[in-house]
Amino acid sequence: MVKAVVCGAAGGIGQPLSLLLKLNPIITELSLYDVVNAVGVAADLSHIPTPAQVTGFLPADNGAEKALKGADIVVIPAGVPRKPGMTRDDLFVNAGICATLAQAIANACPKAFILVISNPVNSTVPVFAETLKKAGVFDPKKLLGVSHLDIIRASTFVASVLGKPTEALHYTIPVVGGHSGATILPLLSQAKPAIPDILNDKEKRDALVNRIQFGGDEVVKAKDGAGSATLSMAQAGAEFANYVLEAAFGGKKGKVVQAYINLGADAGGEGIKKEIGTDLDYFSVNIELGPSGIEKILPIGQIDDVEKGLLEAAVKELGPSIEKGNSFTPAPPKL
Ligand SMILES: NC(=O)C1=CN([C@@H]2O[C@H](COP(=O)(O)OP(=O)(O)OC[C@H]3O[C@@H](n4cnc5c(N)ncnc54)[C@H](O)[C@@H]3O)[C@@H](O)[C@H]2O)C=CC1
Ligand SMILES: O=C([O-])CC(=O)C(=O)O
Repeated sequence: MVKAVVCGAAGGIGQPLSLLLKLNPIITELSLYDVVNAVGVAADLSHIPTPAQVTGFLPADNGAEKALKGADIVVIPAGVPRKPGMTRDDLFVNAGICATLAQAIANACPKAFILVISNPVNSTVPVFAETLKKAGVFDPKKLLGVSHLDIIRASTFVASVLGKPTEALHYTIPVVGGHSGATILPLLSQAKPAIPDILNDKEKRDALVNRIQFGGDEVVKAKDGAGSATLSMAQAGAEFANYVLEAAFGGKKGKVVQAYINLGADAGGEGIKKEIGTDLDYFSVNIELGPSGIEKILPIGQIDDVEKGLLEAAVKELGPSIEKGNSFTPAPPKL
């Protein structure tokens, strides 16, 4: 029996993500939580003949904790998206929602895998960690900031530049760092198969890096006030959740992905910090998934001079975002 919960399930990402999780045969129970319409979305999905039993919950009568009770995995796309002209940092208003949900998780399912989609991921993951630490239930191996959309974008964009089919992750390109602009560091020199035609063409390479770093802005602009990426994010979130589920409950070994994680001493991230030459406590890095979440944190490996420059820029921009999340204090509840 595997229980998954989506928090923010009635939103632009939440609905298609919930659909994709409903289609995942590993999941036997799917709870949908939102401040609006979660019951309706659940009723709709419940007519699809797959194993997951779907139930919707609203905030009344402690609905969040009821939804979360006994969850094995919680996926969180709750909170406002960007409009044109905004940076992800402008979405720090979502910190309060994240702290509230983290507290509910601490109360109802402290051992669940927590997949954070809500932006700004560079800050909301620290907000989750700090709230879970205060509640005494923080397990760095189970808290995963979802940067997987950057990975699927990198693969798709490389294939399209090279005129190759954009079939499922044909190009494997690790993307490390964070999840916004210059903090997104695609390691094109590590692409598999290798892409010498791009690496040896500065103009092509710069354009490609820029498109991967600002892929989110491309969608925000095209939607013109109607939000940001939802469908591609739902696909990325469901695929990433499936990797976690297969490693935890499907006996799948050795899956390596990137996710934005805590690198504190308890997480075993000291080696990476030395490799990057920084004391940042969060970074998106290569991880091997296993039954308890992050089985191993793997080295970033060899990068070229262009990537060394991008790494420096990423580290510089990430620091203040992490600090902002670390020092967030939720407003006291209204009496
Ligand atoms: N990590 C990533 O790569 C990406 C992250 N995002 C982020 O995901 C978030 C959601 O985006 P969309 O689905 O487009 O927004 P949306 O506005 O369509 O949906 C958000 C949902 O969250 C719900 N919500 C608000 N407060 C809540 C609470 N306290 N508890 C539970 N649910 C609550 C809303 O009712 C709404 O249904 C945004 O912050 C966006 O920036 C978006 C794309 C990619
Ligand atoms: O750009 C945004 O605001 C949403 C997002 O994180 C992405 O699409 O990568």
